Amino acid sequence: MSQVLHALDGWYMLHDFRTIDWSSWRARSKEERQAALDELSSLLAEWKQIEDQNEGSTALYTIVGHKADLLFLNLRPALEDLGKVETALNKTKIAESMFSGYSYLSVVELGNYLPREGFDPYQDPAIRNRLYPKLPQTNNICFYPMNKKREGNDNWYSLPLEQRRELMRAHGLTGRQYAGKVTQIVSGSTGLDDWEWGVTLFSDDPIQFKRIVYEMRFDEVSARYGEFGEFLVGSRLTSEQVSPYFEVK
Ligand code: VOV
Repeated sequence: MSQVLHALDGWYMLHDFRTIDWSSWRARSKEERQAALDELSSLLAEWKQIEDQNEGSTALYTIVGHKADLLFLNLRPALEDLGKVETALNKTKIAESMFSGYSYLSVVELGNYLPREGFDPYQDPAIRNRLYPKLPQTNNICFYPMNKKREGNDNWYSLPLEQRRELMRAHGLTGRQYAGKVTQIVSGSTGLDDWEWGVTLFSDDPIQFKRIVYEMRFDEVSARYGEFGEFLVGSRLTSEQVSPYFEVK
């Protein structure tokens, strides 16, 4: 039996982190700033329309700490669509007062650890909702990339499928304890970006990010096989909050 189990792949996902050049923004005239904000607001409205037509999803977040100021989180059916979204943002007037800080490209994925014969998971509405999700409207977001280790005796990819399945089952049980507190979008990025997965967590209470990540460190799959990149955490910025956020004296 093959040890390779391909995940179910959904929408492409781009975490597009930006840093604002506040001195350049402040140096622009009031009229120019207003025109830039109006243009951004039209772009966000356009993206909202795409979301309403179930052809993608977009949300904007402010990020706390030096790593970035904003996160434009975009999901689209094709890689080219994501490229267009990124270019459209780059061409806006407001982008002239932003630096591109960090980005992460991945595909929403669902592990297919228990495939059922004669059942096409891509036709299952519950599975489709998770592969092509509308971004949750929670207040807070936490993003980090991760790998499964490939070192000496701790090589995830050398483990028999049965053992990987069991370790993921235990992971799922820990995750389920956070039902109603944290939701996750796990996106695969092997061959697409520098790590193997992007983990995006959503919650109305950021302390839940600390709790779930800490608790999962005790699960063998994380304790023994998990390797983690940088964490970026922030809060949702609704379209009404965009103008006040950019206000300068
Ligand atoms: C918020 C809770 C939560 C829940 C309920 C949950 C459940 C599940 C299930 C049931 C499954 C397997 C099938 C599938 O659905 O994909 C997964 C899969 C996965 N997870 Fe998870 N996970 C959560 C949360 C959750 C967190 C917080 C992390 C980061 C781990 C940590 O230590 O920081 C994570 C990672 C992953 C990854 C990288 C994968 C894919 C691994 C692979 O080898 O395929 N995940 N996950």
